[in-house]
Amino acid sequence: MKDGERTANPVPAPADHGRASTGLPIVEATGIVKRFGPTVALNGARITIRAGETHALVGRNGAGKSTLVSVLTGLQSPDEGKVTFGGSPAPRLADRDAWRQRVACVYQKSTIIPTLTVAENLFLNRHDHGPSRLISWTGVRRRAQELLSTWSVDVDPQTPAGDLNVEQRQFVEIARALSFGARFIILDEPTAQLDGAAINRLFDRIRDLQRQGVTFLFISHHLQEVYEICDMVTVFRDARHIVTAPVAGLPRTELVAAMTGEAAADRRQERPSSLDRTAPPALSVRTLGSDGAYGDVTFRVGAGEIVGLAGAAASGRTEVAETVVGLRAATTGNVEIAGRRPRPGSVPAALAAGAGFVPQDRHHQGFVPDMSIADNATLSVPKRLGRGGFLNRGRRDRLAEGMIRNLAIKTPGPELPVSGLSGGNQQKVVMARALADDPRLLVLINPTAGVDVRSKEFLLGKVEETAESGTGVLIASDELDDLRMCDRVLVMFQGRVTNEIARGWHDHDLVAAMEGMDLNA
Ligand SMILES: Nc1ncnc2c1ncn2[C@@H]1O[C@H](COP(=O)(O)OP(=O)(O)OP(=O)(O)O)[C@@H](O)[C@H]1O
Repeated sequence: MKDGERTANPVPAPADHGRASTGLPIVEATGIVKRFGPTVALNGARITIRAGETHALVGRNGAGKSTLVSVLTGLQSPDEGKVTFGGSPAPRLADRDAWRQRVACVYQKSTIIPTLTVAENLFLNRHDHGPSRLISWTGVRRRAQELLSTWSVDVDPQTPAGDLNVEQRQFVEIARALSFGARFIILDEPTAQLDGAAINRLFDRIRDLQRQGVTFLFISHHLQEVYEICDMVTVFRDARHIVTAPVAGLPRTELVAAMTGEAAADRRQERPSSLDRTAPPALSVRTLGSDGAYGDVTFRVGAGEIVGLAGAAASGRTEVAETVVGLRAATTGNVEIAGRRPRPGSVPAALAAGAGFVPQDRHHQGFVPDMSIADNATLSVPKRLGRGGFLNRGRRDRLAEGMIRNLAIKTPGPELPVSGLSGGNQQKVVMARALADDPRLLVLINPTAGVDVRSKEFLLGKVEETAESGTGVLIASDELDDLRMCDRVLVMFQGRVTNEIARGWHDHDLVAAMEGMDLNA
């Protein structure tokens, strides 16, 4: 240990007060202004979070939520305004230990080091030292075990952190935050990568911790989660505070209206099907199988039809969709796109056969962040840009400008790098690319993950339009809102298609089928 570094904190015991809010602000931010060059990310924004509550912060992409988190966690200082914890001014930015004792944020992207064990991650930089000033690994392990059991986290401290699943990783990060003394935890889209059962476990854990006196700020684009787990909600729009209200007293339509600034449109399941039975199918999948992932998968997507492929995280739905577009190869069976059999495992072959796709992880597979919108959106259509492999810039920009208009991408122009766009607009670029070559088959994997309520409506509306023009659509997702407009939904469970559900389903039926419950029992 370097001189001056702290030794390990004792594990603070959970407070023994009730679940209800004590009414005192655990954190308060007022008059917060934060500018990034010409962008005003927060414009006089405020939030008050009282001890014991689970407080939701919602708003469209770019509303200023992440910027507020960085101000509340001391990663950035506001240009104006003030943050207090329990009535006292926030620590200096450099005093990281003081911040850690007040607040922690569990991000979507892990902050733990995969090559170290859980114990090492928990007590990194604050090891026990014996008289010889050597690290006492037994001590570290013991303290880690103590900490994990204090907060009922069922993980072996000796496990390499890289082996943890998302759910375990989040629990470990929460325990680490608590071990520094923080009783206020920010969860930034914690359910984004979890399936239904894991979300329920996370919510149970949040409720337990609430009872033990922990206060949460919960950021999510899933409004049903806000209604399920939160007592208070604050809405930000265009860098400003719009409303703070008890969740129970705020109808969903009013919440959406506060987020969007307009009355909410209802997405219904009543769209007439645009399936064209006279045209050849857009996709035929026959006895597709891949060791360990899925097996015996057979289905068709007709021209103009929208078919959902639903299922929990390990159901195989994503893998099947990825096989269709050539991101992986099956071990048995075959895939036919618009009557052609592309070479298995080849994305270019699938695209050439007439597929367009929106991949699961837009950050890794969807776009090249530092490349311009124009280059990203036209990446899959070089043949339309110029002859002999030469890119015609004028044509590229015209094509890209058409896409920017068509998908209402908010940007100053096609030259902006995609990394400069908000989540919803980044996803529109990915969609623009998927549609660039007028595909016969459009495959979408979790197309609205991390996308705000209005961009979601817009993207799903585009999918409907695309189907109406005769394109077959396959949507692999566990988001009910993505699946509502499907003509039918195939449900996968443990690698097999177990149900086919026609349009007009009730949420609980689809959820039950995804959890593997027999609907006919
Ligand atoms: N480091 C930065 N540099 C420049 N602009 C930024 C920076 N961070 C945020 N912004 C801009 O500030 C505004 C608010 O962004 P912020 O990330 O806080 O929104 P958000 O509500 O968290 O959105 P999302 O739901 O997409 O995560 C956006 O216009 C964003 O582009």
